[in-house]
Amino acid sequence: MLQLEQKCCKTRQSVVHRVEIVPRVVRVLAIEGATESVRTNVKHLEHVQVQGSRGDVADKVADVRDTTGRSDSVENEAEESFDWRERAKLDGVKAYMRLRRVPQDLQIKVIKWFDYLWLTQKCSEEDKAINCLPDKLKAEVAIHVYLDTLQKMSIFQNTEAGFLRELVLKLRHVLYSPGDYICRTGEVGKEMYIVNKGRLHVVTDNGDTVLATIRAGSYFGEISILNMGTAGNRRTASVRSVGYTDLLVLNKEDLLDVLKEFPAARSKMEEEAWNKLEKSKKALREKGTMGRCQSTPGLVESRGRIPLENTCISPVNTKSTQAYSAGHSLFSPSPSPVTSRGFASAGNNVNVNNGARSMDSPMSATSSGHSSEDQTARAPQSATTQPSTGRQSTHSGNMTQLVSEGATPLLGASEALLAEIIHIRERLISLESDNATLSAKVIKQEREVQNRLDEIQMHICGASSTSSLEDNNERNRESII
Ligand SMILES: Nc1ncnc2c1ncn2[C@@H]1O[C@@H]2COP(=O)(O)O[C@H]2[C@H]1O
Repeated sequence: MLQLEQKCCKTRQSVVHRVEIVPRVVRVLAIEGATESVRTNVKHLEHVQVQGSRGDVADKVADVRDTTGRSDSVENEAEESFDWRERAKLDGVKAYMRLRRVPQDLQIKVIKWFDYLWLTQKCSEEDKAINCLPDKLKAEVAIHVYLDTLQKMSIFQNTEAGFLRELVLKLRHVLYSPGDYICRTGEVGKEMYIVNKGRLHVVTDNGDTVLATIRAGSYFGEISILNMGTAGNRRTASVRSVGYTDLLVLNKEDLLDVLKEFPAARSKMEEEAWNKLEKSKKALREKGTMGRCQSTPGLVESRGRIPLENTCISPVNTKSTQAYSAGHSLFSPSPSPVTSRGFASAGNNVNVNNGARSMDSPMSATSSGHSSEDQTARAPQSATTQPSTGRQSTHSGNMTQLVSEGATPLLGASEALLAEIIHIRERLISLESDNATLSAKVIKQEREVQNRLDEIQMHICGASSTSSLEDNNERNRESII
């Protein structure tokens, strides 16, 4: 035993040999029994083994369990081992952050994230831990871990037996920190999320207005994947994590594959998506967020707008307009909402995905080029406040031709023109959005009508084939007679 202790101590100094020695020592201890101090040394050795895969620990656990049946203490050891490995990972990350001079607040955020992992006994790479298993075993483990969550979700109630099992296999696990944006308005939707733990807010562009709260057992991010918003495959809102959230992620392709096989689940999801869009619209209206909100391309608030034909164009001083246009390209893409908001509004947001996704924002080049605040800033007095006497506007395509009768502008000509153009552009976008909403509804109704027609046709075919059968029988009978 003494020899064994010495061996352990030596090994402690020479980590190089630990890999071969630890399992042996554990085995020997398990078989022979050991003093407390030897056990402590062994524990330490296990903890030092920071880079070992989970499988190593599992092996040891299995070994000990096989020979002694003392699973409790082994489980404790496995837990401690887990702690040590995570702590060692944190040490590595800390060293890296110091070396790379990562800002202090970001360092704190990372450390807090590790704290959260410890508290909840989560592994920073949970999914990777079971990647080494063959598919069938992996499926069994995943089902054990996630099925419960999925079964509690209303959307998945009464779904066919195979549906959840297929879904479970495609899920990935991610953790978000407080204040992280999981998705941003206008990004192309590539994933759907199921909330395992935690709470999230659906927010408008600037993050100030909370449109809805998403809780554990719900899901989000499906609207863009199902192309149901007026912005097609773009996110209709931003979603921000309130505290730490534990999400299950499903890729677009995987979701669509599964839904193809289970159309009933798709219909349910579409129905819920409509409800969400309606709810957000209502919330926007109630919160008095006027005008088109950049954050919700799928949600157009038309109340309080002036009709296109009522928009007025102030007289133009051609020179000043040209000068202005040269300096500020009105129709050139404004900065993407994601990029412009960037990480500034996200505060301590460190999610790498968020940064990477920012490029996708559609609004940068098209519809909501300017947020409502931008517009206020650029056009201190909107065109609606201007008198419309003596002026007319004619529209040709997207361009506005100005037919001015020389009325005195209240604003400087260029400012007024700018305000006008922004306003008209906004109105056009709004019309486009309305149009898209209606188109989506029409498509949905068309599909329903088509389904119904198919049913009726089937029914008629069935009936006619029965009646023709009867006719035949009748004729046969007659011929026999
Ligand atoms: N009112 C709402 N309630 C709950 N979730 C919403 C609401 N509005 C939008 N969402 C979710 O926020 C998601 C943002 O990305 P998607 O548009 O892909 O899908 C959206 C919905 O899943």
